[in-house]
Amino acid sequence: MTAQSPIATQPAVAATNLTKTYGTGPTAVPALTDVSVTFGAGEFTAIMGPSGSGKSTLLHCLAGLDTVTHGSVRIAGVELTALSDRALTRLRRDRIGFVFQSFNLLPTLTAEQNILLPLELAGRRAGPTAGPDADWLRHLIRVTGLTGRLRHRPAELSGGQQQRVACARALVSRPAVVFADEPTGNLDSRSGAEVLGLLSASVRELGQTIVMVTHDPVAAGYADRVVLLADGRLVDEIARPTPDTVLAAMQRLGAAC
Ligand SMILES: Nc1ncnc2c1ncn2[C@@H]1O[C@H](COP(=O)(O)OP(=O)(O)OP(=O)(O)O)[C@@H](O)[C@H]1O
Repeated sequence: MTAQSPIATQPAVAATNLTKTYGTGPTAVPALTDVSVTFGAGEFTAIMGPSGSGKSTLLHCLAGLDTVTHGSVRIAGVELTALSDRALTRLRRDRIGFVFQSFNLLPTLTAEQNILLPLELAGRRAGPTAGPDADWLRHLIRVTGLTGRLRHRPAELSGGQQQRVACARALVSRPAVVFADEPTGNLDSRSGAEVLGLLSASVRELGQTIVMVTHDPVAAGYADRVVLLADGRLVDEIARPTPDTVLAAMQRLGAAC
């Protein structure tokens, strides 16, 4: 199995002068102000900041789930703000993976069917024993530690296992980027560590690009880099973060961790 090339010719994700204001007139809420940031291919980045600082808004704007008021967002060189709704939907389906706090698995499908859903929706075929992507799928299932759980439905899996299924589903189409919004927010610390280990393995072993919102300095310690928001602005960056350096930076921002 070959991972994607670590040699990046362009960032996987780039936001330039991104501004997002909710509402208009006297009730307008400035959620993001003039944010410029890039996320390199094969890099694991955590977005942190106090409550209300704009983390989810930034993630949603980067992922094309919300419109921007001003500025530009590019995914693998494609300008999102110039796309029609249909083209944006296709780009989200083909180039972006999502992991949410609440797993969002389909309860009637098995783990394997949930994992394969993005390929089914895109009309592609894959399987553990046949098909052009069989090697990739086998590799992914091994990395996610889900061998032996593939025929189980979500209700028959632990929270950590369900989130690992959600991670495999996000990774299966080899997207340009996986956006994760508080992926460990509903997990105990052991299951959270398993999911974070999986996300960082997907970066090291599969060359995946990941952008993750988290409140947790321990979770951020798995990333290659942390970007910090305060009041809708990018205020700091930490390279090779540890839980201690992240906690200290959050305390400098006056955040309650
Ligand atoms: N749909 C909306 N309409 C109006 N204001 C909104 C909307 N969504 C978010 N906001 C406001 O935008 C700002 C940024 O919110 P956002 O949810 O992005 O912050 P956050 O850092 O993710 O917060 P938290 O850590 O509490 O989840 C806040 O002031 C919030 O109240």
